[in-house]
Amino acid sequence: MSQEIWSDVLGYVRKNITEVEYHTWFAPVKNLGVQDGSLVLGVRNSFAQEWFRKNYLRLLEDALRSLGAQDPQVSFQVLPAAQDALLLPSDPPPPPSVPAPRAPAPTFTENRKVLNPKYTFENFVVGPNNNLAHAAALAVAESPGKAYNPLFIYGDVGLGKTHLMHAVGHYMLERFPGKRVEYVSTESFTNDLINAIRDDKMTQFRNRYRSVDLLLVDDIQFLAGKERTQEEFFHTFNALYENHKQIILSSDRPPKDIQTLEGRLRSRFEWGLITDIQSPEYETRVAILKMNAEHNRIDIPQEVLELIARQVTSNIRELEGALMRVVAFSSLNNVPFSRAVAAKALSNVFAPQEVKVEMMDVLRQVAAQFNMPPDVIRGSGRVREVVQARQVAQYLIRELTDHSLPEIGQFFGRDHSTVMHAISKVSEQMGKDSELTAAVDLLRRRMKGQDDEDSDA
Ligand SMILES: Nc1ncnc2c1ncn2[C@@H]1O[C@H](COP(=O)(O)OP(=O)(O)OP(=O)(O)O)[C@@H](O)[C@H]1O
Repeated sequence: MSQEIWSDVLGYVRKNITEVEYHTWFAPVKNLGVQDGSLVLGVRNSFAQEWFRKNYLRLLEDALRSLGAQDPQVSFQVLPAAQDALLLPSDPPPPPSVPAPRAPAPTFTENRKVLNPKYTFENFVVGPNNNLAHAAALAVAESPGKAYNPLFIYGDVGLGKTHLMHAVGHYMLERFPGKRVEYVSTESFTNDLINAIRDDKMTQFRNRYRSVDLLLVDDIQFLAGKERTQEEFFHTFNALYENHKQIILSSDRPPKDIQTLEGRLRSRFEWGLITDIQSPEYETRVAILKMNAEHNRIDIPQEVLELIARQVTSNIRELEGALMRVVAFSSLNNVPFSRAVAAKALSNVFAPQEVKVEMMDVLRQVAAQFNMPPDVIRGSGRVREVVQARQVAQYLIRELTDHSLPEIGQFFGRDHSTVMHAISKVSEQMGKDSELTAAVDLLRRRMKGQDDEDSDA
């Protein structure tokens, strides 16, 4: 996840400096992760370290602030291999305006590179919103060119159309590594066509698109109004179709709603199966977040995922972005995950949510503060530290939630009189024991989402 923080920081930085500066200074920097709330960056030599401190510290802090860091911290480390006497960053800046050489058409072995490795069937959470599209994609993957051709998937932005298309590509390449899979956005198809016409390379263009086993075309609605591209795509389509090659198209709307699409193309798009993806339901959103967290090895409590899933309802890309924001916020401010922290991290982007504190929240926060597992606190251990943590948890639950004494007792597997005793014990110790008082105060602020700067008490 720290890699995601770093790429967001780089994105911010890049918008605020020149390309030459960026390539000179930022491209060689190594992200060393977030430690105790501080973003640690590896630089090549002490000169670079000084230069960063003098010239870019502010910018980096602003970048972290934009990700939710309240008190952004950046530190630099000179990377061991570079502790030579170099006084200047060793990568010369690239000439600013030399156009990149045009990539040659992908070869068989390059097939997989154009597919996003994350977009597989295994990583696709199936819910009522997408099960038909998923089943159709799977059927096509199993019998390409036979089940449904073309497969036309439509739905709003960020709902998984591209993911499903790539999943078919991965599936096919896994089973038949020699097959040719081509994934292209309608925009790139159009640009390729324009370049081919300009460079007099129509034969190569046609060979490239007409010799594939699986053609995936994203955002086909952009064919609207482009007559020459429609004409060329029509012939590509026919060539593939006649040879029983599979075609999958995605769009933000069904073929009948794509304006100025030639009738002969529209009818071809309707030959196979048209299926849609809707916005995911709450349970599917939670499952997607859970899978994402697991993939990134982030241990984040279920109730925090639930809060994020309630907040972002319609677009999965935004849902993933929200998770990332919460993770960045908590690591950059060095505070453990909680619903209050998540609500705060998201409050700049989404309408603020009233967060009702729940028993589990309190237990987890107390566990983090006292450095012991939640189950130990709820267990039957009689060690002094454990008993104290248990009493603090019961005290704070009583204060911060509407639960009754018997309910709290039940949560801890005890009766209400034990909870009463715990509450009076903590009240009595507060004021006498300054360490305990500070811990309870900090926990209380954290749970109410008021814990900003003072997080290391
Ligand atoms: N069912 C799902 N399970 C897991 N992740 C999903 C699911 N659906 C979408 N995603 C994730 O959501 C993000 C957006 O998905 P994708 O790019 O496929 O959307 P799209 O519908 O093609 O959007 P656009 O119209 O903007 O191209 C991706 O990171 C994708 O992995």
